[in-house]
Amino acid sequence: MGLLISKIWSLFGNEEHKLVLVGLDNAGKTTILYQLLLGEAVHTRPTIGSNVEEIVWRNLRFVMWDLGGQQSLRSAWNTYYTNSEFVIMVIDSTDRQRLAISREELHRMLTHEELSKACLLVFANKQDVKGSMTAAEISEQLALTSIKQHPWHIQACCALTGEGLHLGLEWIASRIKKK
Ligand SMILES: Nc1nc2c(ncn2[C@@H]2O[C@H](COP(=O)(O)OP(=O)(O)OP(=O)(O)O)[C@@H](O)[C@H]2O)c(=O)[nH]1
Ligand SMILES: [Mg+2]
Repeated sequence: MGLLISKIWSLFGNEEHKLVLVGLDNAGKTTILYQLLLGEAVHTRPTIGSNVEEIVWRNLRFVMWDLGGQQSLRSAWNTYYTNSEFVIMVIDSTDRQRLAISREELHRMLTHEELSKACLLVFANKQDVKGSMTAAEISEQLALTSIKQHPWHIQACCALTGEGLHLGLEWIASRIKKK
């Protein structure tokens, strides 16, 4: 009965889904959050702590937490994991040098107990920059195929124009439907 009620509830779009946006500093997390919320690229400053916004898309309600990515802030990411259904890792596709750090952070966070049921979406951001890495290249460098415990998907995007962001949300919606 409880399950039925929660299904009906979700049909009316009243169910909230918690998402956390993570990734190294300068990846474009805050730009993505506000592009999704406002439909435009805002000027950002490095996030200290977090931003949180409610994003309604189709009949889904997302509570999106955008976390600061600077090295000193990453140890606090785990304080946001409780009840997170989705982890969105944002990669700066121009930042070849630091992709190994992203890989380490990603695989470490996925071992966290509170994320054991979370799905992973990787945004390969800044695709507008010439010479940026492709989603396939990033997927390989991040060793995404080695992730067996979490459904995952990688999506190329450009947060400045919003291109690709809704395709990422489509994947998230498809995972929610499967639940
Ligand atoms: N060319 C280009 N620049 C982008 C894109 N997305 C974000 N940026 C720029 O990248 C810089 C950092 O963006 P933020 O959104 O502040 O990055 P962040 O991941 O929130 O960084 P922290 O808050 O420090 O963790 C800004 O100058 C953005 O305008 C993109 O798709 N293409
Ligand atoms: Mg930020």
